[in-house]
Amino acid sequence: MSLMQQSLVASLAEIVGPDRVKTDSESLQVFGKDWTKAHEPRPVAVVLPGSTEEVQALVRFANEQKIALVPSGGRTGLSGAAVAANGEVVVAFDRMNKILDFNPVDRQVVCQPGVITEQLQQYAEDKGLYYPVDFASSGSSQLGGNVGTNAGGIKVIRYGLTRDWVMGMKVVTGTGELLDLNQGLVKNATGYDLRHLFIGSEGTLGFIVELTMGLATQPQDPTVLVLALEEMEASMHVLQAFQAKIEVSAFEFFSEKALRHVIAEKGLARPFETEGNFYTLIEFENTSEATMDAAMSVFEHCMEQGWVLDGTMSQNVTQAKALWRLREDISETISRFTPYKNDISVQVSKVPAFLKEVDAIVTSQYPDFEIIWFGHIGDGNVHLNILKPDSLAKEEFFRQCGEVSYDIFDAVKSYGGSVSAEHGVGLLKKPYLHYSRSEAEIALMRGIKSLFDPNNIMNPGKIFD
Ligand SMILES: O=C(O)CC[C@@H](O)C(=O)O
Ligand SMILES: [Zn+2]
Repeated sequence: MSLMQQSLVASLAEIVGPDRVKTDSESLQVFGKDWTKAHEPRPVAVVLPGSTEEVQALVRFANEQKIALVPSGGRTGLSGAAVAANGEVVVAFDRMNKILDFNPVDRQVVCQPGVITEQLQQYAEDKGLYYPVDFASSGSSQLGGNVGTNAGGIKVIRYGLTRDWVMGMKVVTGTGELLDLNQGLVKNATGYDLRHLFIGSEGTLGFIVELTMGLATQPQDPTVLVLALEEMEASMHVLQAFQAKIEVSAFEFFSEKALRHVIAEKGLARPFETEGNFYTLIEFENTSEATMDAAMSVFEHCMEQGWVLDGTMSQNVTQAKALWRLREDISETISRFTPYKNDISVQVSKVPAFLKEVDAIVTSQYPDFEIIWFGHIGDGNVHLNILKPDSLAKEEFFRQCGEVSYDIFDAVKSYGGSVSAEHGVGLLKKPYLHYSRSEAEIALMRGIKSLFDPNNIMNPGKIFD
């Protein structure tokens, strides 16, 4: 360790305590990255503050010394927003993981940012309520990170995004100032809602140090249908048919290729014998006999129309969970292929035409790569993963995929879509931000950042340079 590093570590230790500064190579590796595989982690140190005051002191110190700070939660991000690849100090919230307060009248829970998503879900359940934002990484993702990327997941069609559940927020800005935003209010018409600027800001404006999250009523008997389709486009007819008759709480899709990987890797059973090219997974609440009858008659209608080849419906919670795994386990299953990820969205009505166009681009441009489609098709959000062949070096694979991204994002732009629906921009989508945001918007975003973080110490180089 150089003398400069030694003095930095000593100063950090004065703020958070010597045991809470880590410089061993394993910690630097673990805390310096998220689930993206494109960047080599290279932080100078990792600190684990235990209080808001310590976070403020860290920010003040970083301003004095012009040191870059990278906020780190559960590190399950998929765009590199929590990657520290340039000698930054990682500020990890693992110790600030307490649920501080609950109010049954307001149906709100006050949480520290390091609370794990599943911890909040379980807490809500114990109180007879429900935290509805859910995704495969909920067992390790932290609320601070979820808010930083405005995480979406599998229930957005019914319950919205993380943004919709943030009722209040305390933040330490890039200058070390503590702001108490919206204080759990349902109605608050007092000018700009700064809370919403922090949601999705990927740690570029400051640190979230406390969150007040809203809770919902528990769902009744969530029931899952998995349907096989020949054509991806048919899923939109199916969506419309179901939404006309019942309220769906999830509408997901995945390809036969994705299903094969999951079944093989996780040792799961096929949902039924018939093979489709694509599958939709629909969830609804079985609130009454009438709802169940409606679901069955829509299913029959879809079969008659030829949109659906076959299907199955869960009869109990265990079956529902087993069907969910076919969709939820895809991302983890394909991670060993070093996938190149796209997380793109368009308005739901434009999905069929958009998918056709993008599918034509990738099948012609990636003749030798395996292409895996899945995602939250009911939200207009699809995940397009390109799998790396064993024989190709990672750098070359990412380079080739990066080239084709320009064509994919031209299509995204022409449909008025987004180059990142729910994973964020981070480092991975930074070169493509202008496909979804205008020069004027990006200039305003830069201006906002410089107000909150004039010395550019907060996660520099993420979202834009
Ligand atoms: O790995 C992906 O591309 C998507 C991960 C996640 O957003 C999902 O929907 O499973
Ligand atoms: Zn997703």
